[in-house]
Amino acid sequence: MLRIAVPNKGSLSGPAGDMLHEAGYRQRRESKELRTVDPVNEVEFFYLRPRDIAIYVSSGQLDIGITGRDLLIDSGAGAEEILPLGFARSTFHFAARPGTFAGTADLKGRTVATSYEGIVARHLADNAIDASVVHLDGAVETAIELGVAEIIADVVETGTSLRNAGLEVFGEPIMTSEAVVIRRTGADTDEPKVQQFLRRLQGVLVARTYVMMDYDCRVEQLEKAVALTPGLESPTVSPLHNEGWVAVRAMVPTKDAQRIMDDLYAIGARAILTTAIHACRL
Ligand SMILES: Nc1ncnc2c1ncn2[C@@H]1O[C@H](COP(=O)(O)OP(=O)(O)OP(=O)(O)O)[C@@H](O)[C@H]1O
Ligand SMILES: O=P(O)(O)OC[C@H]1O[C@H](OP(=O)(O)OP(=O)(O)O)[C@H](O)[C@@H]1O
Ligand SMILES: [Mg+2]
Repeated sequence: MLRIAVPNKGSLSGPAGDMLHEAGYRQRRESKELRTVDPVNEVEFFYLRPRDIAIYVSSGQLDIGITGRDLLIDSGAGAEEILPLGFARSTFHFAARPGTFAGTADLKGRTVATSYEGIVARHLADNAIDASVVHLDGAVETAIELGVAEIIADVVETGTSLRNAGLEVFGEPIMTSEAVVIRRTGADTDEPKVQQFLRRLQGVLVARTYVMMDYDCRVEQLEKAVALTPGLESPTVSPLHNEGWVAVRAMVPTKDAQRIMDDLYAIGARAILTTAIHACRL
């Protein structure tokens, strides 16, 4: 049975559960459940604190985990990213009162408050900067007003939390993060049950980012049309009953679908339809 660690709380928990559900796995019924077995798919899910997941996976007791890239790096645990999942996207930044600091070099001799001590300490060491780091569990934006630090280093998504605290990012972003699937460093990812799990999640990612597009076009326009809709491998082209016309079917990125429909219409394609993809194996 494959043993998988899933975040039990926070920003990662809901979207991770949704993705696993979409991939056909049984998920826990209530938020207090700490583990659940999916007997049909032969998988056991352990609901753990997001910060602890890399540690469990690196110990080898759990085969796979879902966590944030930033949490994985911060933990320093012996686990590696094997599939990015595209949700819980964020950027890790230094921030302070506007106009007080300009770049990483200004950190010298200062105090930085953060929940991600590992990332900050490594960044300071890489840049040979001597600064103190204070660990806080969360709500680090308040640390400056309350005099615990002059600088914070934190996850930024919309920037609302910083704005509300009267703070601004400065310097280059320290790292970008998103939810990722992790595995113990050096463990065999070719194992069939691991591969099957990854294929299921990849299927969800594709279904979320592509739509199926169908249209009819004149044979003379076919080359131009398939250049607009090359598909993942190659589009399906079928003859129509009306001579001189063909039907084309190809997957297109959802974000480009409206522009592609306009471009196809402009070269004479008609009956252009898009339909959602619910699941797939590429
Ligand atoms: N506002 C946000 N938008 C997107 N991702 C976020 C946000 N806040 C945290 N994350 C991401 O979520 C992960 C942290 O999850 P974690 O559950 O530890 O923190 P949290 O979502 O801030 O919850 P908590 O309330 O327990 O602090 C990290 O990978 C981080 O990059
Ligand atoms: O840029 P934003 O969209 O505002 O998102 C970033 C904020 O979200 C997270 O905080 P959370 O609400 O999880 O509280 P925490 O600081 O206690 O972790 C993170 O720590 C930032 O504070
Ligand atoms: Mg948080």
